[in-house]
Amino acid sequence: MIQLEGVTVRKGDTLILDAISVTLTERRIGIIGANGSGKSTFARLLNGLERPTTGTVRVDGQPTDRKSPLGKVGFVFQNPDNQIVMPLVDEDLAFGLRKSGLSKFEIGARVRSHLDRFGLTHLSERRTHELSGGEKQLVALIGVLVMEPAIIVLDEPTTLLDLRNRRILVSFLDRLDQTLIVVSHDLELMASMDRLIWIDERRIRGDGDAGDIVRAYREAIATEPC
Ligand SMILES: Nc1ncnc2c1ncn2[C@@H]1O[C@H](COP(=O)(O)OP(=O)(O)OP(=O)(O)O)[C@@H](O)[C@H]1O
Repeated sequence: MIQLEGVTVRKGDTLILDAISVTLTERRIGIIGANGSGKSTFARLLNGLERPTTGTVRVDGQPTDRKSPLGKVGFVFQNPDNQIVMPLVDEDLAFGLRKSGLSKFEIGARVRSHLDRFGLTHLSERRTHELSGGEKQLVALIGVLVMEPAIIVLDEPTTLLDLRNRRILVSFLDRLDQTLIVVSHDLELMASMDRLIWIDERRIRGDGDAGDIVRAYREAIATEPC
């Protein structure tokens, strides 16, 4: 469970999130909203990448200003190039586990089992810089999965993908057991979530059934002056 209480984020004189209080317990939660509304900042609060200026963020009861909850929450960046650091796919997937206490053999086995599970074994010896955008996005996601976090936050996971790779990624997400928190402008994906939160101008404007929130969001955009 993730709880935000009275969370405000301010950078200098700019207020980025204003008095956000919300408890997240559903398995698949979407976050929508206009460009610059504060979605990525909200997502980054959930694993401690961003600290609240005021208020608290707790993961399973523990504030994210302590070290331990961070391992519980994996974060998949919008741009996989920000996440992929090693020249070969299998080396990259092993990279995050090097301080896990697992042996080299155990790390290799874990990486292979995650690649097998998602039918991506053929990528294991590929050079990461030669992968397509979609392949990179999947490798970045597997790089988080091998760490076995209980919660995964994905920031715009389908933005760089063509329709086929989008379908692959969505079916990939469907097969995950973890709690997922997905920031996206992809309203079809968002409508399939268990709960949807709409962030507008730094505050939560809508929160509830995904279909209802997508409809309200579409209506608001259709009637706003350009
Ligand atoms: N370090 C910073 N200093 C000043 N303003 C910032 C800083 N970081 C973010 N912002 C501003 O805060 C606002 C919210 O940013 P955020 O990235 O959370 O938006 P977003 O909803 O994810 O947008 P998008 O859909 O475009 O990715 C934006 O106006 C952004 O310019």
